[in-house]
Amino acid sequence: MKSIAQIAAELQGYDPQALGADDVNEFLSRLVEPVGGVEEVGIFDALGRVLARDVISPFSVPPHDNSAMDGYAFDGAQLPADAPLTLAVVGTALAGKAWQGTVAAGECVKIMTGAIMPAGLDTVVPQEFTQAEGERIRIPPKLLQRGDNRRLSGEDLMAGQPALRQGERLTPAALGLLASLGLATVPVARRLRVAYFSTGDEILSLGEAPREGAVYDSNRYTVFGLLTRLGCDIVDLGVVRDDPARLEAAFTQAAQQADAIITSGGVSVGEADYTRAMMKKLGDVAFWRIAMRPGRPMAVGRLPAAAGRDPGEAGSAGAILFGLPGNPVAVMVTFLAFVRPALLRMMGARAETPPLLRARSSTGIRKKPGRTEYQRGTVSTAADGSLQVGITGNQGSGVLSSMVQANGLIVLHHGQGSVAAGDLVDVMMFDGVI
Ligand SMILES: Nc1nc2c(c(=O)[nH]1)N[C@H]1C(S)=C(S)[C@@H](COP(=O)(O)OP(=O)(O)OC[C@H]3O[C@@H](n4cnc5c(N)ncnc54)[C@H](O)[C@@H]3O)O[C@H]1N2
Ligand code: MOO
Repeated sequence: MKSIAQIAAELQGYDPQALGADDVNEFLSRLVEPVGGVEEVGIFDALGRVLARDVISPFSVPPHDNSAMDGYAFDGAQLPADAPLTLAVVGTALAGKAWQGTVAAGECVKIMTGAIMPAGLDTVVPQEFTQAEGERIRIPPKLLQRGDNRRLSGEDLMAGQPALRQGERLTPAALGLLASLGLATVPVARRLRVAYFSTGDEILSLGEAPREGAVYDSNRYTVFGLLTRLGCDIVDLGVVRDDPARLEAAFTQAAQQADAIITSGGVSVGEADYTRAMMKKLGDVAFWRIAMRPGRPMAVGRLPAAAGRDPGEAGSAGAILFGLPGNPVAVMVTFLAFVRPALLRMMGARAETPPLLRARSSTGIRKKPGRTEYQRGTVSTAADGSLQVGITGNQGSGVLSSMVQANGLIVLHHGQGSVAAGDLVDVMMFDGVI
């Protein structure tokens, strides 16, 4: 396990006072490791979980060649180039009840979708393309090619091949695939346990009476939502006052039970910076200024493992600390840009950078090169069918209403300058991410 100083020494040009967003992710990818621990869960409990081992297909899917249509199966070698083909119907193959007989030249078998192809037959003509002539059917010319409407054994999965890879987050399609292999349970990484609290004397818990200069805690609720979407086990430690003893107790309690700790507030250079001082006292912590907006100050580090934890248990390897800035939108942006990928890595998920979408900016946006900026925006379809994105009003880093209206973040990259109306910009869509 590397210390903050060791990782800093490995990185070229590491300057904690001016880190680029990419540098932050590079640093975090060296700091955090998969926490380990596997549990077997039922398929209904597996959605969104991270697969802990490859799943090998025990048999081929589909297990046999079968028909893709309701119709008639025959040997496609008999198809004449441009004359009709007439065949005698000698039996019926149903899904789940195979036809066992033999089929000679000039014969066919009535077959249903999903039924096993009788031996020697490789082509199916859909019922509606045929004309019945007593016990015979007539297939018009130039309609079919040999092999049409037949699904091959193993065309979905071959026996012995990996059907799903370790590190995948299980999607609805993956649940269906597991079921198609007859698997009722699946090995997944244990849930990551994340503790969080908000800090600040001015922060009111819900239920407290409003008072001058105080604001209701919103960060715990956005963090709760973001962590829930990631499938974490969450430990809510409430609001902690700017008081060294209470902060120490909160950090200690968090480190005893969690793989990661998320705090908000108290990481800048203000007067009541007890949070910062306590992080320094208790752990191996770096304080950064990141070249980004919103979300400039951030603390990252590790608190030592609590005594008596069994290996593999939450907190047994120490807790990774993410000290996020206090401003509510800065919390969400730093979470999406840095915390989310780091937590996914700790969960054992394969690197998963959400693809950015390109949309035409409906307005000009002023931007200085040399920092990454995230603007709240709404992507919609323009009259000509192309994608456009507009900014959702006040972009102050404390303004949550413009975040609520947004369906994505416009990402203006480090080296990028101002954007003119009509320019293409990158957007990180929220759907599937938060
Ligand atoms: N001289 C400087 N001042 C500031 C700098 C700086 O670089 N130099 N950075 C600014 C930026 S950017 C941010 S972000 C904040 C971060 O400071 P802190 O992490 O110490 O956060 P606080 O001062 O505690 O709070 C900032 C702001 O957010 C509100 N807040 C805090 N927690 C919550 C919560 N749980 N729910 C709702 N709102 C919360 C708090 O009331 C403040 O308004 O520092 C700037 N200053
Ligand atoms: O950049 Mo601070 O983190 O906006 O509000």
